[in-house]
This record gives sequence, C-alpha cells and structure tokens, in this order.
Amino acid sequence: MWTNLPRVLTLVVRGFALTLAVLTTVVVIRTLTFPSYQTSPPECKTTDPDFIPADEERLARFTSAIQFQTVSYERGVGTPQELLKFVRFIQESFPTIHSSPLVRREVVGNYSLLYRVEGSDGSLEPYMLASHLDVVPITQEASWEAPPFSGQVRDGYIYGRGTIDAKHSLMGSLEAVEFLLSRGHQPKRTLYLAFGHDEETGGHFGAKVIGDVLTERGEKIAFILDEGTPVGDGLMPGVSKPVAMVSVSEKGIVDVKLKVQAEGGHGSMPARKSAIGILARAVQKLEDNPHPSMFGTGPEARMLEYVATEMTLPYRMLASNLWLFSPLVAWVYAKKPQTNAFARTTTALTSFTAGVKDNVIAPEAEAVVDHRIHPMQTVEEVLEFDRKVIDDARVMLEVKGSLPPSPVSPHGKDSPTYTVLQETIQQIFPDALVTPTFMVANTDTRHYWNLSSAIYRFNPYVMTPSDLPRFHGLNERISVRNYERVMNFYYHLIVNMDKPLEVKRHGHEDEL
Ligand SMILES: CCCCCCCC/C=C\CCCCCCCC(=O)NCC(=O)O
Ligand SMILES: [Zn+2]
Ligand SMILES: [Zn+2]
Repeated sequence: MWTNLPRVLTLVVRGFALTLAVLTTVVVIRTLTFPSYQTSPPECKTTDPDFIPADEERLARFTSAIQFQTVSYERGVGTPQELLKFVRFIQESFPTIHSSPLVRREVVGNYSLLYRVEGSDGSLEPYMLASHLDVVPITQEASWEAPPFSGQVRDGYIYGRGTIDAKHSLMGSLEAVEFLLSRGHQPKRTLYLAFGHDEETGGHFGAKVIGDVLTERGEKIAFILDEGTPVGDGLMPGVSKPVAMVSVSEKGIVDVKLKVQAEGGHGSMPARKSAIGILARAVQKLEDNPHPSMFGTGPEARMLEYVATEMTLPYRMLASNLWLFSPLVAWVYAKKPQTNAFARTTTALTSFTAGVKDNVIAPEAEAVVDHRIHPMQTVEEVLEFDRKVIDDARVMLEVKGSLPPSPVSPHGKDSPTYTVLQETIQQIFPDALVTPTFMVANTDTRHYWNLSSAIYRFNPYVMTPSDLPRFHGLNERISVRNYERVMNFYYHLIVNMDKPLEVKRHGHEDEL
C-alpha cells in the first residue's frame, strides 16, 4: 500500500490544482463580466428654472421647525403641546398647500398629519411620502456645539435634534409640494404626505392610525417612501463613489427585558450572589456571544452586487463572487458597527437599572436588550439564542415589543418603482451609485405593510462615517447643501411620478 503513496499524493495534488484552476477561472470570468445596475439620467442643476434653492426664507422655516421640542420619551409619553405648536407652525408656513382646493389635510390620532394632494389622473395609483414630527431626547446637552433645539446655522450646517431624523424630510417634502402648487402645477398622480407624531416610540398612536384610516378607506398605494438609509460617502468598503442605499426591507426588532430577583437587605451583610451580579453576567454573555453572521443570505448580498462593477479590484472580485467569498466579506463587515449591522442580528444593551441606595442591596435588577433582527431570521430564533447564551434560570426574559423583519420590496431593473427612485436619486446625486439594501433601524412603515408591497426607506442626503454617531446622538446636523438636495429630490420625485411607471419585461411594457 505504501508503494502507492506517491501515486495517491500525485492524484490529490493534481485534483487540488485542477479545482483551484477551475475556481480561479470562474472567479476571474465573473469579475470581468459581472453586470452593471447603474443608470445615468439628466442631472438636476442649480441653474434649472425649477431648482428649489435653500434660500433665507426656506432656511428660516427649517430652523424654526427644529426649535419645536417635539420629543418622544416612551410609548404614549411625548410632548403634546410642542406637537400642537409645531402642527400650527406647519399650517402657517405653507399657505399655498393649506389653501389649495387640491389638498385635503387631516389630523389623525390627535397629532399626526395626513395630506392628500389630488392628482389630475385618477386612474394612477397614489403614492406616499412619509416622515415624522417627533424627535428623540437630548443627551449630554452641554457637549453640543450649538444648542440642540436652536436650529443654529454654523459653517454651512444647521444644528439641532431632528435635522437628519427626520424634520429634513418632513419640511423638505412640504417645501417641494408648496413650490409645485405655487407654480400652478397639479400633479397627475395623487400623493399622500404622512407625518406620524410618535415614530421614535414605535408609531403606535400616529402612523398606525394613519395606516388604519387608509386601510379602512380601501386605499392601495403604488409605493411608499419614508426615512431610511442615506447616500453614503465612504460608508461602504471598497467603493470610492457615494452610494445611495435604498432600503427595500427593514430589520425586525425585539426589545427584551431581562430581570433578576434575589436576596435584598443591608449592604453590610451581602449574600454570595446579588441580583446585580447575576444580571451583569447575563448581559456580558450576550455581548460576548453575538448572533451568528447571516451575511450573504439576504438583501445585503444584493447591496454589494449592485455596485460590484464600481469597486476597487480586490472588492470587485469579492462582490462578484459572493458564492465563494461570503465568509471573508462577512469577516470584514463584522469589524465596524455600521457594517456589522448588515451582517447579523445586532445586540445592544440599552438600559440597566438596579438599586436605590449605596447601603441597600438591590432585591432586583433589570436590563433591556435592543435586538435588530436580520431579514433572514425570526423573533423566535433570536429569543431562543439569547436563552441558550444566558443559560441561567434566575434570569427572566420578557419581550417588551417585537416586530418581524419586513417583506422585501421590488427592486432592480424589473421594478418600475425602484427604477423611478433610482433615476430621481441620480438626478440629484449624479456621481452616486444606487443600490438596494435594508434598514438597520426601524421606521413608521411597519404600519403600512398592507397598504403597499413597494415600500422604500431612503434619506436623500450625503452621509460620511463621522455623521453616523449623530443619529440620536451628539451634534445632529445637516448641511445647507444637503437640505437643498432634500427639497429638490422630493420635487423631482413628484415630477417623475407623473410619468407612467414603465418597465421593459421581455419586450413588453407594464404600466402602473
Ligand atoms: C455596508 C454599508 C454600510 C453603510 C452604513 C449605513 C448605516 C445606516 C445609516 C443610517 C441609518 C438610518 C437611520 C435613519 C432612520 C432612523 C429611524 C429611527 O430612528 N427609528 C427608530 C428606531 O429604529 O429605533
Ligand atoms: Zn426617524
Ligand atoms: Zn430616530
């Protein structure tokens, strides 16, 4: 048998060499022939007669909007008086909208707003532009470069809570409609503007009621656009151009309360184990054991493939051959919070409460874990994984709220709604690539799933890595140039939505 060893080894080496040669050939061919998904429509120029400038008047309206402290604290706990003042401010700020016979305005759920702008062609399905009136609370106020509710303009930026989440899209879409109507233009396709007042606490009293009202009326919506992923500049590894990321689905969410009850008493006579200690070990286990990578199983793979031809060579080879390199790309994506969020269900420990006094042993401790669920996982799978990792019967798990990952909306060349979005984006951001992805955070669209199968989440502004921590964080701001793009994006989307939504499928044209 040993005399055959050289022969066996030769066969093994030859087999390995052949396999490597075949794999290399396939990788090279796919890299060189991978399709492009990009288009290049005519650019919107600041010199166009219908360009909307971020002039003094419009900037003043936006900075005033930021000054309303419409904070949502927790489900059902907000700032009603600020919301009422903000709603009244909106009414006063857009006189053409609020006096037009084409516009029906409704206050829904006490504070949310639903506008219907009647189109001239009733045969076209209406669409919806969504945003929200509320903002998250402020933290570390003293560390802001400008007062968080000032709307102060500094070095070309407007500072304030809500500037990128999401009063930019609320005011930007209203400015676009005001501009259109003030020029005597009636859109062909009816559109809704839907502004919830409690998006930051789940939209249960705002967007949910808007969704219910439209459902009861039997309304069917061609497509819905809400806040979402931005035009990332320097956000996607391997791509030098800006990438407009259109979220065609949204991660699920499950907020889990962990609770431990143990012996309380005097601080001078502690038991071996405390509620705080037991819970601290449990949350440490969750942090040390991230949920498994799902990279390559969901829309995140499309996100790379749609820009593969525009990537630098090593990344282009990887993105064109995810069938082989998914594990390697998953490893790269796990390195940063903003890319890791696309690879797996994330685990964020967002609160830990225990104890009332230095010399009193806390009889109970509570923590909350905020999971954002990858589109290819379920709420149940996430909870089961947590239980296995914690593996401690003293730790009780209670689901505070949950939402499964959203359905995936149509995208690509075969989708007329995705195509109109892509072309509008490229009019405003001519040097940007457009790619489908999924929202790592959640939006009011969770309440609109039955209204439309074409739901997109996209923020029409350019974001760099240094901007990411500003979401819900310190020094939230938007550049004046970006705010100007926001207004013009919505204007061109409305204009483009007046054209028939067509797609060439095998030589036929389907019209929505
Ligand atoms: C692989 C490419 C990496 C790109 C990194 C982009 C990360 C995503 C950028 C922005 C996130 C969008 C957030 C805007 C909407 C936030 C809505 C919100 O706050 N909802 C409430 C909640 O989710 O709790
Ligand atoms: Zn938001
Ligand atoms: Zn938010």
